[in-house]
Amino acid sequence: MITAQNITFSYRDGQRRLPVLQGISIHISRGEWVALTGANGCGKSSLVRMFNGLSIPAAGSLHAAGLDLRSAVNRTAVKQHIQLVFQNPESQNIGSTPYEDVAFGLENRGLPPDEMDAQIRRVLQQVGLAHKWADDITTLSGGERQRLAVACCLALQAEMIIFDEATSMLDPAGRSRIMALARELWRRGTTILWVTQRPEELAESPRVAVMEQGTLRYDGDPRTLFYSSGLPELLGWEPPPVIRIGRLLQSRGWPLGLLPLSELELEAVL
Ligand SMILES: Nc1ncnc2c1ncn2[C@@H]1O[C@H](COP(=O)(O)OP(=O)(O)OP(=O)(O)O)[C@@H](O)[C@H]1O
Repeated sequence: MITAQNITFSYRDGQRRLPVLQGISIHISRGEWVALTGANGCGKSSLVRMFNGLSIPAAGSLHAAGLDLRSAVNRTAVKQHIQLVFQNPESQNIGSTPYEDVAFGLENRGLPPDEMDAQIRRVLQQVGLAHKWADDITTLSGGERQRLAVACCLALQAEMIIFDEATSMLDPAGRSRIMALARELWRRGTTILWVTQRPEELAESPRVAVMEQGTLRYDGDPRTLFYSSGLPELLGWEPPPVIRIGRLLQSRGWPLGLLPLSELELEAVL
């Protein structure tokens, strides 16, 4: 789905170049769930914006959904396949009602009006916003706006959705709801790139990529990350409680068949 090889990227400030990404290589296959993490300002958003054509690597090669993103035409085309849900819900809704917002993305698809109408209603239903279809968009809560952004991705039948800290401004209930929607889409085959700062979300992901100052520091499974990479200590993370207990048991020489990542796994080893 994504193949990035040795990509670099800088912002410009007048004559000054601000290097942000240095030699990042990553491959994400179709159908994967990958969590991407790293400290504020390490370059996560700069990287994922490239994946749906919003910016261009200064060097290296980048293919997404089979398209070479060095081409401007492909950077436009890739948005039909890969969608981004941003951190700030207010920055991504463009219609004045939820119905209009979803319709906007479908406008260039050339669908007959009744088919388009059915599709809009279906995706609003799917994210639990059918009853708010005609509401003034500014009256929606942050969580509802994020669900609306997911509805837009669903309408476009995106093959991959990148959630760029999409739940960081939501309350726990809103966060769970977006996570549940993302998991459901993943189960049905959508590739998910889940950008997060929350260690418990890393523990629940099959694969975790960790960035540090514009480089990819770790790319692998969460068990190795939390129990033997030494990175959480190095980066000053507070591991989730289950992992703290698992590490304590490990350090006391408990014979753990499985290093637990979840409450269920912890229960199984005790
Ligand atoms: N448009 C811009 N112009 C100049 N510098 C920028 C721009 N956008 C981001 N930066 C800088 O690039 C670096 C990487 O930013 P980026 O937003 O990619 O990091 P991030 O890991 O997503 O951070 P966060 O977790 O805070 O969202 C930061 O130092 C940031 O200040």
